[in-house]
Amino acid sequence: MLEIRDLSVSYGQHRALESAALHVSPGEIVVILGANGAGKSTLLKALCGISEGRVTGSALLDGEEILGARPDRIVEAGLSLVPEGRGIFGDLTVQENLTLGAYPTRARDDETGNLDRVLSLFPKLAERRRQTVRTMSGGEQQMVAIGRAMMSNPQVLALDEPSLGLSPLLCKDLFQSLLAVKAAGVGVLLVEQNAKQSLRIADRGYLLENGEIVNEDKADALARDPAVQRAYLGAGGGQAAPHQPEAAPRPAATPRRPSGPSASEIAAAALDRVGTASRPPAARPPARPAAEAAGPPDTPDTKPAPEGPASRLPDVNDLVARASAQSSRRPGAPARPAPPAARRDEPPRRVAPTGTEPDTGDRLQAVLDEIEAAARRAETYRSRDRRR
Ligand SMILES: Nc1ncnc2c1ncn2[C@@H]1O[C@H](COP(=O)(O)OP(=O)(O)OP(=O)(O)O)[C@@H](O)[C@H]1O
Repeated sequence: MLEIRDLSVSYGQHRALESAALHVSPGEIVVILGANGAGKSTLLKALCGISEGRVTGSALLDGEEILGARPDRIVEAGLSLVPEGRGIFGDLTVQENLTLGAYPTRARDDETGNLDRVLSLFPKLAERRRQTVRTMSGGEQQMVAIGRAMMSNPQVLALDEPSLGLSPLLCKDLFQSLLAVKAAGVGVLLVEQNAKQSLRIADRGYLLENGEIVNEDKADALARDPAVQRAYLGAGGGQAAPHQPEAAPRPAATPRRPSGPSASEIAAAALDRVGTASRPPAARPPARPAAEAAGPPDTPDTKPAPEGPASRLPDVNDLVARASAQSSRRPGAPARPAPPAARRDEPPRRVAPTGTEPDTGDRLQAVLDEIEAAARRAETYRSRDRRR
């Protein structure tokens, strides 16, 4: 059971979430509906330990306080997030992506059992186990993202706008797969703008407006509520396609950097951080080169794999190393050796999804060179202004 009480989040002076209270029981689908900027992602991020704002309140997962804990501790406690944009590794296969989800300690003891469970929950993934993820449709990729989160054996699965960018048909598949998750006894906390379909599968829902929960009810009651129909389901009583209601006027969000360090100080601090980030890790036994570790070329293979799911499980540490190598490779650039694989008993290292995070020293250095140049230009303008 997840019990959130008095959860507030501020970004500077801007209060994005105000004393939110909600709960999710095992095997229950709870949807949070709200317009753009209502605070839905803010709530999920705070819960999962990745908020950029100041977070106060309480979130108990089976009695354990998780608010303010590190994201990996929160996953260990049993809350797994499928982030907006999925965050999967396009160049890895379905099974490799799933295996990466078994990295948390709570899942390692039964990696094979979890994989069996996920593949039986999502038979489509079982058929596509060897397919490279980037060759799959958006809906299939979303299913991989959900499957991967399920590999950590969560008690509660949180999803941030999973239907974003999916066709109506794929949305239907996606929501069906959430029913499968529910049937497995997992609580689902779903942030959605697709009110029509999410209310169809949900047990209960909360309406979030301008950072405050303004209504809570059973999903069917919400779907019948005229105000909800007007705001979220179209004026025709739920027959029209869902639309985004206008957010009520709100105080302007505090600019992210209203004052503080100068541009050159920021650039210097950033360069300092890169020095740390790009420092090579302590010597470990060398991993196989990425090209060799990648195995056969990335050709889609939609045939069912002949062997059972339990056999030939890739090693999760190898995968983490390969995923890191992939995420730091420029598109089209030759494969480089993967960083050394972590040992099982080492704490998990951070892995960046493909194309989302430039974590190689040279790419960061190029960006930071630009920042430095911009800082120098800013200084020139400032001293010109001062002279005037
Ligand atoms: N890192 C941040 N710094 C400052 N303000 C932020 C930050 N993240 C979100 N906000 C502000 O907090 C408010 C809530 O944003 P949030 O992303 O939670 O909305 P949302 O309901 O998820 O919207 P959407 O459906 O468009 O994703 C917005 O006014 C947004 O501008």
